[in-house]
Amino acid sequence: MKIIGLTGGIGSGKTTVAKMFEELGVPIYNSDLEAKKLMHTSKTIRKKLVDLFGETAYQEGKLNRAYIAQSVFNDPKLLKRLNKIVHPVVRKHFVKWSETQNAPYVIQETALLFENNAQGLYDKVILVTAPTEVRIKRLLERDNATREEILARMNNQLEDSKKLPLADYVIENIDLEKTSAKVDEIHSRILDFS
Ligand SMILES: CC(C)(COP(=O)(O)OP(=O)(O)OC[C@H]1O[C@@H](n2cnc3c(N)ncnc32)[C@H](O)[C@@H]1O)[C@@H](O)C(=O)NCCC(=O)NCCS
Ligand SMILES: Nc1ncnc2c1ncn2[C@@H]1O[C@H](COP(=O)(O)OP(=O)(O)OP(=O)(O)O)[C@@H](O)[C@H]1O
Repeated sequence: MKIIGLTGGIGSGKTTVAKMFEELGVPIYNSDLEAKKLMHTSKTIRKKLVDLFGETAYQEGKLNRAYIAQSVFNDPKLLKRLNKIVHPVVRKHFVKWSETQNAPYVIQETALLFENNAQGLYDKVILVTAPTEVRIKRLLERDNATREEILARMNNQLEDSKKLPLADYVIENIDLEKTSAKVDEIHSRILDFS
């Protein structure tokens, strides 16, 4: 079974593209979602997060996402420490999950792939792109976030110009029909290569 990475900056449309692959029968691992589940369920992560952020890291037993986001996205050192706690656990969880899947290939959707220099862990990497202003507009519409909050996250991610040369397949996600056609094409190419 092949392991494919699907990445792209915030608001590029990773989840939208992942859903298109899912409709083609491809098992998808959504790292953002699974990371948050693990931050909720793993006692080890909980303890480390409370050590790092204090008791406010959890509120009524639930991960205090707003507080953690506000703390880390303007503090690269703190973000690095958070990443160091969460990413290895997510990686292990993904590997275990992939071993239970029965398909020609699976996709790990993750915002931080080239940032973590993780391209070597995948057979192929798909990069989703869209112009920065388009991404900001989408996020302003989707989330209850300010432009500054969005830019703070973007500033902790690599620019597309750095990621483009590292990707095997690129999907410029502007027109959804074109994106869907590109997904079909990449799906065939992944099934074909050995
Ligand atoms: C700070 C947290 C609690 C905020 O949660 P929230 O629900 O607001 O955002 P969510 O996790 O859904 O992420 C949305 C987007 O933000 C960006 N983002 C998230 N984490 C990071 C990060 N560590 N570095 C840069 N960008 C990030 C990505 O583009 C991601 O797709 C959460 O993002 C987090 O715990 N991040 C650190 C762990 C991590 O890297 N998770 C993502 C993949 S493993
Ligand atoms: N081609 C498109 N045309 C119009 N809207 C789109 C397009 N692609 C995605 N969107 C919308 O833009 C928003 C962001 O898309 P999506 O959630 O797929 O991005 P993402 O890269 O997964 O974001 P994040 O990094 O925050 O997880 C969503 O509301 C989605 O419906």
